[in-house]
Amino acid sequence: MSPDRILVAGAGAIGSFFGAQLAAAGRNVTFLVRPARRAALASGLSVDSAVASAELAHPCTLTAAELGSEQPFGLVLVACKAFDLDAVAREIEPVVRRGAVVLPLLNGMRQLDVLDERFGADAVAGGTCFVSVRRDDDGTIRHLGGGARLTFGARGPLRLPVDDLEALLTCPGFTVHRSSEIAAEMWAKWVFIAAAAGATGLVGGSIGELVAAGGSWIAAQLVAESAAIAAAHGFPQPEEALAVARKTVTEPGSELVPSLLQDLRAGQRTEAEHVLGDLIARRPDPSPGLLDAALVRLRVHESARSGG
Ligand SMILES: NC(=O)C1=CN([C@@H]2O[C@H](COP(=O)(O)OP(=O)(O)OC[C@H]3O[C@@H](n4cnc5c(N)ncnc54)[C@H](OP(=O)(O)O)[C@@H]3O)[C@@H](O)[C@H]2O)C=CC1
Ligand SMILES: CC(C)(CO)C(=O)C(=O)O
Repeated sequence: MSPDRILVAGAGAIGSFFGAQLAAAGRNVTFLVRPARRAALASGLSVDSAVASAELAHPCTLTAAELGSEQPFGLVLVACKAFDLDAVAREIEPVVRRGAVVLPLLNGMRQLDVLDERFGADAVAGGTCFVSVRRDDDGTIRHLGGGARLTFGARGPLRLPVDDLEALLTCPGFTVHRSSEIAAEMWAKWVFIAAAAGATGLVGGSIGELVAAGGSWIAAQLVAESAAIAAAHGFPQPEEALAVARKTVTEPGSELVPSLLQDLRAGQRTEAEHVLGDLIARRPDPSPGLLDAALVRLRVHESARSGG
């Protein structure tokens, strides 16, 4: 294995942002792409950020068909949407079979089940990220503000030493946090994103628009519903963390547009089932609440997209 080679599976907003930061810092980064993305990246990859702009003139890309004959990788950063995860997991299988560790950056938790089942838990690290990015129509990766943080950790025995993983990921473009409680970190992010994406998806506006229209209570109630599910799974949210989540999703004037709302506004498929549906499915109490209302709203969108 070459522990210093990184494969970034998915060159969308998140994969491009983190991949470009790592490449700009001198890491050996390759993007796993489909043919249309490869063609678009042939003219370069540009990250526009107030704090971490990056330009790659010639990003290295591979398609799935080319992966099998490649030199080994040490790490695969998985940065696709949840509904593409099965396909991506199939594509990276040759790389993982040759020794790479997989670090998924998706929101939610189900990605761990999918990847553990295919590769074994010792091949899969836990991970989550806080950064607001989108890919513009011209391919530019736009950092929409705030910082950029990647949190990772081993959930048990991991085939690559966590020190090596930390060394590989540490670079100037974002903060890396190595956590010994990665499952708790992932649940905390899930609580936050379910509330932020659920509230903004339900009303179709940014956090600032929701608050201005009198909807703070919706976001606050979604934090409470999501936190109750996390607690039922052994991850009670500390009061300070809940206060931060509530403040963020009820901030007057906030321009926060969660990626799920970006997709909704663009008429794209959303991660509703992964971010909200899977959370609801884990709720011990079957009584519906605002999480369910948000999911229904998003299912109507999905149904309209696919022609009813
Ligand atoms: N955007 C954000 O600010 C944040 C997003 N997240 C989470 O990160 C994850 C990724 O989101 P985001 O980056 O926004 O999503 P994007 O839609 O921007 O990017 C997903 C990428 O995955 C690629 N992809 C899908 N299937 C394959 C495949 N089989 N082979 C190769 N590439 C593939 C897509 O390729 P193609 O270009 O060909 O369509 C696309 O470029 C989600 O779970 C999201 O919730 C977390 C924090 C913040
Ligand atoms: C809210 C945010 C930007 C935090 O990282 C996020 O996770 C998303 O938009 O999906």
